[in-house]
Amino acid sequence: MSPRHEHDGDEYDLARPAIATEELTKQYGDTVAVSDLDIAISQGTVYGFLGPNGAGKTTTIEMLTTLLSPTAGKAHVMGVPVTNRERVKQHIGYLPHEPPVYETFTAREQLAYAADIRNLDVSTSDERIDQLLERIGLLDAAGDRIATYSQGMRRKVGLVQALLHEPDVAFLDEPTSGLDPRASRTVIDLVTEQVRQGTTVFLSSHILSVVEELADTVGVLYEGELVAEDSPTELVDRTESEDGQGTLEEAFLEITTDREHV
Ligand SMILES: Nc1ncnc2c1ncn2[C@@H]1O[C@H](COP(=O)(O)OP(=O)(O)OP(=O)(O)O)[C@@H](O)[C@H]1O
Repeated sequence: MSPRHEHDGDEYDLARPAIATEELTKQYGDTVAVSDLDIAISQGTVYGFLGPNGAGKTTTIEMLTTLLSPTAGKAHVMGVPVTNRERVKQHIGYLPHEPPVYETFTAREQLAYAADIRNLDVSTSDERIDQLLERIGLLDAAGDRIATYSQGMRRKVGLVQALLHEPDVAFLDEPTSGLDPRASRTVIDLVTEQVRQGTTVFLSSHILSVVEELADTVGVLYEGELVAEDSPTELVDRTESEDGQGTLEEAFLEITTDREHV
């Protein structure tokens, strides 16, 4: 029998994918934003989701996080269909493009509020909030109002909010955008640590060096279709490079340029 994972009463077979979609499709009027998407992401791995602007990444994430209803097809997160919003929400954390924070709250108030919504135990969550704030270099500013924060500081609060409850699956949209190199490194290390502890990460980013470092598998979306999916190494190896030292950026450019000429 394969091992099982338990979370808020949902028992889950560890051999099953954390995220699985079948012909997942979203149409806005005549625009097909996501078309027949089939993905299966193993638990405890990082899936790098790439694509040019307008490829359909945010639409996909919003369907997987239950914020948007698919037009057709199916999607499951930790075995729960995305049509079951309340149960999916128990398994996930989400850092969207614009982190949902209250300007008038301090970071500590915002995170305590997020912990309360999640019904986390106050004493353990206060401790975890402080640990994460320290880790991410925000402890000194934790008592200041978010209205006074820079974009990078808001991103950090959003990231802590997404990881606070140790979700089974974390959807991270540009977790390092706007962060200085040291802060980016801290975020990469924090994400790596969460994955080691079993979290599955769905990572969408245009910062390809970060994706290359973190992702076990990379999927490239182009005009709503998954046009490539492989490990970063395999994708890079496929790219012709004169010096034989390809990068994920080169691979991405080649994959998406090829498409423009099809
Ligand atoms: N609410 C909406 N109504 C109509 N069309 C939309 C809506 N949201 C997105 N679209 C369209 O769906 C397509 C996919 O958009 P989406 O935001 O998912 O792309 P993306 O890959 O996240 O882009 P980016 O990298 O720029 O954030 C685009 O053609 C976009 O114009």
